[in-house]
Amino acid sequence: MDDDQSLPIRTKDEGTSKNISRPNRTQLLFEFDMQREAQNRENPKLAHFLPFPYPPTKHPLQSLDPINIAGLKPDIISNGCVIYLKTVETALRAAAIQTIVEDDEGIVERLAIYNVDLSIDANEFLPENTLIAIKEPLLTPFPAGSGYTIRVDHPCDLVLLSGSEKGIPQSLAISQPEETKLALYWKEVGNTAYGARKFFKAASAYSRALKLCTENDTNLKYDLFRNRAIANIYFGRFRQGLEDGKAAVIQAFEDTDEATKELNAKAYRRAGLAAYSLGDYDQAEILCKNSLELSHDSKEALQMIENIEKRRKEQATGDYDFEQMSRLCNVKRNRLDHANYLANVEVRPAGNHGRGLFTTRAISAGELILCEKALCVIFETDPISQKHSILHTQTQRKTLGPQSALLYSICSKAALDVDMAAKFFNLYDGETNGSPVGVVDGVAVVDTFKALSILFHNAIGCPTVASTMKEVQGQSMRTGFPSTGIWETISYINHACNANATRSFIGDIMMVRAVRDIKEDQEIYMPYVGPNSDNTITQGVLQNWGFKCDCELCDAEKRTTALQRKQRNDVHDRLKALLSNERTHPRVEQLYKRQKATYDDKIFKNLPRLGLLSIGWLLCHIHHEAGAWTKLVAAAVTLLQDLGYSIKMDDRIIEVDRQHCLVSYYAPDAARYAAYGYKKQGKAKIASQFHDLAKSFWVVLYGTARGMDERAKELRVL
Ligand SMILES: C[S@@+](CC[C@H](N)C(=O)[O-])C[C@H]1O[C@@H](n2cnc3c(N)ncnc32)[C@H](O)[C@@H]1O
Repeated sequence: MDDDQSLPIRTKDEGTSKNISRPNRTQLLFEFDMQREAQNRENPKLAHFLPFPYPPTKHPLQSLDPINIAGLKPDIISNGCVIYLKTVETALRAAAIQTIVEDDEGIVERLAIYNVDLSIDANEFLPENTLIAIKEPLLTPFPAGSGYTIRVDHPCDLVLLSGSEKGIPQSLAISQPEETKLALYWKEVGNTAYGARKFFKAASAYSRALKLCTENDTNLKYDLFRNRAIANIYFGRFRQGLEDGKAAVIQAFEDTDEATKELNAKAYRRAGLAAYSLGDYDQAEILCKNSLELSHDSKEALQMIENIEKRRKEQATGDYDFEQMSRLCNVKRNRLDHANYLANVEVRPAGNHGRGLFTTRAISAGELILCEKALCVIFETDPISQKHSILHTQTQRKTLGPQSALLYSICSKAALDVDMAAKFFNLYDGETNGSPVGVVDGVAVVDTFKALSILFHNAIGCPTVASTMKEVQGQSMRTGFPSTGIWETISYINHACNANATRSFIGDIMMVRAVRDIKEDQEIYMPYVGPNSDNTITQGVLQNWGFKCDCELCDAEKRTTALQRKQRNDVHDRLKALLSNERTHPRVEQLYKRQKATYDDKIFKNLPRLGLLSIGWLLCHIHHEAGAWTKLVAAAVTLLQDLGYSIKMDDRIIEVDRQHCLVSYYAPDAARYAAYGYKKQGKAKIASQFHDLAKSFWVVLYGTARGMDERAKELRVL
């Protein structure tokens, strides 16, 4: 832990900080310099403790009473108060964004702002000489030395000021350099930042300039809105970008004024791009057409209209070119431009599972149920994703690497995107089914602690580029900190071990496909974790999320006796020992029979028998190596049956009932082995049917047919 620990917030009055000892100004600045130097030298991994939860303030700035540093009490929130401060140091990013601040009495203190998007530089966020207000501030001990830190856990409790707001103490307001009062100066700061692709800094500078504009600065205001629109869009704040783009449209102008027409065409285009990025294709189309009326041959607007048509088609029909998407997706370009396809699903009450996702029409096995782009995702390969980790004082849970970055990103983006905040905070947080999000002083009241609970219950690990066999089996993590994200609609899908749907990924797009036929108005389930042949292990993992699975498979597993469970585990141990010595089929066949005997046929009729899968697969492998084609076919079909597929077949035709089947990577292997066994026996027709079956299993599991032939090469069944 490099820099911080937090204590529970006490509520009893412990006296004002006038009575506490703190380093003087020189000491504090010196210590801060030392900290910066140490950080530059060591490039540390950054970890912090989250304190016991406390809520964000819900009060507007102007309703709060000013307080100064001497008035803050350690470990007590100054309810009903606001502190006005000026930053007097170049900020640094440790676990928090840290700097030194000064109040209107010239007293200095440390400041730590937690949970700020990691793509924002500390100095972009809080440059020296920035005026800020902290609503209902909290002073906590500084653990890495003597003294205290003003700590902000909810970024919305911090307000960046332009200096022109009412209530700012005179001494702070007049200490701003004269030039910073000029809107034009901040416009230039914004333009330079935009040129350097510092979009957060650019948007902040334009905001500052806008606050400093007078009534006469009409044209300047339009320029600033137009510039801020694109900075916000590139920073990912689309709602704000849309509002800015619309505000940048100059209302009154002559028909002959070509320059203004061009500016308005640009404003409409930017608003259109923001609406497009929000998935509001109707509004995006209107805005693009407005732009084209003013600037007929704008390539950008024409291209956007073309893209809108493609997205609408995807949205209405689920008609995506997944193979091409998968080919084009790579580590540098894994946030893709595609629409959501949600036409077949609806969130509804789901009994004792809370809310769930239901079909609005019948879906066939293998069909795409829905396709959704992440609300927010952090890939393990994102430069920001690895450094930070959080320990939660209350729950003792750890949040590592991309998970921490996801929290910071959601909190920063949701504060300025009320739609996103509403979607995110409507998700299950471990206690409640979402809560409405207030807007105060123009930003959404984002509760960091609640956000963390929502992430714990809803975030989903994902591959960095696309689902491949290795990624699905969990072998792909380069860093040990897997990529993770939030998909809004998919978050309503409840778990079942023997689920009727499963997920796959291409970049930040998640596809959910039906594993078996699903009728209209049925609940969709996905396995949160792969089932273990020892059901107590599965239930133990699910218990972390606060529930026990009651699917038909778990129900059957519950009726397995302790003796049967012990016998099953014995067979597994023997199998392991056998694998390290010899792989003779009589011994494996024997083990298979012993394991099969632990399954009660009445209870497990047609249900998957998890304890048989690895032995069944090994038998296929052994018969394949021996060139025993009839035995290979029999073992492969048995493996499919052990996966819960009911198979009727003669020498020419197969019929597969998937009603109880399990989603598993054993399934395409089994079908492929069967196809090969039949091919070797000269039964091409049935071989081709098993080949097609293998392909359909593969697409359900991995999203596309890519990788299927490599696997066949590995199995030597091409
Ligand atoms: C991602 S949310 C799913 C949507 C959630 N049911 C809701 O109302 O928003 C995960 C939570 O749903 C509940 N859940 C999911 N699957 C369940 C199941 N099979 N049985 C009981 N509760 C389940 C658990 O509370 C779990 O922590």
